[in-house]
Parts: sequence; C-alpha cells; structure tokens
Amino acid sequence: MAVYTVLDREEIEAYIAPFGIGPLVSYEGIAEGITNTNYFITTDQSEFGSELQTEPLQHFVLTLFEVQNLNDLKFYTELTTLLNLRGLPVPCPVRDSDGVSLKTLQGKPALLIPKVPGQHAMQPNPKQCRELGEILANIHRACVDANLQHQGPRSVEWLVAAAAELSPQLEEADQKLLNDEINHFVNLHNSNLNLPRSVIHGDLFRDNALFVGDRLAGIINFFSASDGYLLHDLAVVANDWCSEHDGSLNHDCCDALLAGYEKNRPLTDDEKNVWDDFLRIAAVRFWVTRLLIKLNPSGHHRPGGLMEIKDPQEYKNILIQRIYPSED
Ligand SMILES: Nc1ncnc2c1ncn2[C@@H]1O[C@H](COP(=O)(O)OP(=O)(O)OP(=O)(O)O)[C@@H](O)[C@H]1O
Ligand SMILES: N[C@@H](CCO)C(=O)O
Repeated sequence: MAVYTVLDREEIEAYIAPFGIGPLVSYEGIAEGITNTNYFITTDQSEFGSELQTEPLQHFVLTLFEVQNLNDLKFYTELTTLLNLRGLPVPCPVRDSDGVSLKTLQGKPALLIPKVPGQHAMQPNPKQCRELGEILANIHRACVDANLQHQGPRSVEWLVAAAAELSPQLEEADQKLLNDEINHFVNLHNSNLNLPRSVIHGDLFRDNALFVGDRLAGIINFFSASDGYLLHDLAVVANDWCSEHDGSLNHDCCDALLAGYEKNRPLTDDEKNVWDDFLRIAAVRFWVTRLLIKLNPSGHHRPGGLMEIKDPQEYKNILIQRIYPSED
C-alpha cells in the first residue's frame, strides 16, 4: 500500500482551492507505488469550460512526498515542465495563479499533477517497447539540449559502499557475484568512458509509464532523475521491460526498444561496445537497492507502515542472465 499519510476531504478541498481546478468531486488513495503517498483526485471544471466542453471532470494525482528533499522536487518541477513544453508525454505539476506548484500538506511537500490516462504495460509487446524507445531518446535529446544538471545520490561511490555494507550479509556465492560485478563496473568506470551524459530518469520501470493501447500516453515518476549516462537509462528500461520470467532477455522486445531509440538518437560506437556491460551494471544497481531494503527493513519505515519489499532475486536472475545469456 502507498497511502502513508491519510487525508480527509476538507484537507484536500482546502489544498486544491488555490489551483482553480474546480470543486472536488471525489478522491481515492492509490495502492500502487512504494515511496510516496498518492491520491487520485477528480474535480469538476464545468464552470470554467464552454458549453461545448464534453468532459467537465478532470483527473489529477496529488502526491505527498515522504522522503524527497525540496531541492529534488524543485528540479523535478523544472525538468517535467521543460519536457512537457517540448511536447513530450510527461505530465508536469499544476501551478496556482501565482505560479506556485510546490506547497505543503500535513507538513509534507505536495504536488498536484495531471493524471495520465491508460494502463501500465506489465507484459509489453515489441510495438510498445519501440514506442517507449522513441520517446526516451527524445527525452534524452531534450535534456542534452537544455544542458540540465542535477546530482543524485546514487553515484559509483554509493554503489561501492552499499555493496561493501551488504557483502557480509550474503552467502558466499552471492558475495562473489556482487564483488566481481562491482569490480567489473569500477574498472569500466575508470577506463575513461566517453559516453553521452545528461539528466536521466533512472527508474523507468513498467509502472512508470502508461499506455492507451500501444500508444505511450505518459511517463511519470521523474522524482529521482539526476545526472547519468544516457545508456544507463536505456539499460534500466531494457532489463525491466524486456526480461522473461527467468531473467533472460526477450530479444523481440529489446530489439524493438533499441530500434525505436536509435530512430531518434543513434547510439555511438562507444555506447554499442559497452551495451552488454551496462545491462549488467543496471541489473546490479537494482539488485543492490532491493537487497538493502530487504536486509534492513527497519530503515525503510513510513508513517503508516513498512515499504513494500521488491524481490532482489528477480534482479539477481537478470544479472546472471546478462553475464551468462542462456541459449535461445
Ligand atoms: N500522473 C499520473 N497519472 C496516472 N497515474 C499515476 C500518476 N502518478 C502516479 N500514478 C499512479 O500511481 C502509482 C504510484 O505512483 P508512483 O509510482 O509515483 O509511486 P511512488 O511510491 O511515488 O513511486 P515508486 O513506487 O516508483 O517508488 C503509479 O504506479 C501509477 O499507477
Ligand atoms: N523501480 C524500483 C523501485 C523504485 O525505485 C525497483 O523496482 O526496484
């Protein structure tokens, strides 16, 4: 569940009033998500629309941030507004008449974001992967053009320190797997990689995109966007969107993802040379974050309960399959 902070009708009505989005019709806590508190909000905008307006009800997501810091949220607003203005399917926070979007509710930072229609593609097809690749490339191009910069907490140094903390808690075989991969990554990182970098989404899993049929309606959850290799973003997507149950790569989906991406931003030769390494790095990164939560759940409490624990084994399987791909 992800309603850590419970809101009542009066609180929500008072919060949305300055945004001029019409009176509250309904609200409902969102069960999905693990980090923040989210509510779906429906308002009636008929008083603002013409008689020709066919859909007076408007839908939003009200997010209360349980962990993000204000600096990250200001950057999130700047980034999503820029991408939205570039015509990309990325919703950005609603502003009040003074141009303010970030306010507090129950003492926590909060944002009101238009709801994207559609469903998460939990079993994506190649067409959807291709579409995602095309849009991801355009997001990367927009970030490079705007020369955005924002430091995130998940640096190489963080990964090395996290692995060192985890290692003694793992079985011998897993310790070796983790330490070998970290060494492999550090060696690669120190080899003067000359790869394009910019701000990246960093967590573009299937539950952070919505499709109407095969059309990508929107990408959400840019809350941890920060500086990184563009190729890392693409590898995170490939691992989550293009893996079979045993972790092996679904080549139809992955080829479609890469073809869509390269239509709008061809990979450089240097990027192609390290693609397989980046799939491994992206797998280790999520194996580590999931292990950290699983092995230290008390460090991940929220006001209303414990965070959902995502399965580290899934990412260990993906990692093993990227190192030793099974025969097709
Ligand atoms: N703008 C939006 N439009 C449509 N649905 C949304 C939107 N924002 C959030 N949701 C829905 O709410 C769910 C939870 O949101 P989100 O993924 O941001 O949760 P979180 O707990 O903040 O993040 P995470 O689970 O990735 O750590 C999403 O999976 C999605 O189904
Ligand atoms: N997408 C992440 C959780 C949020 O960062 C995971 O599946 O491990």
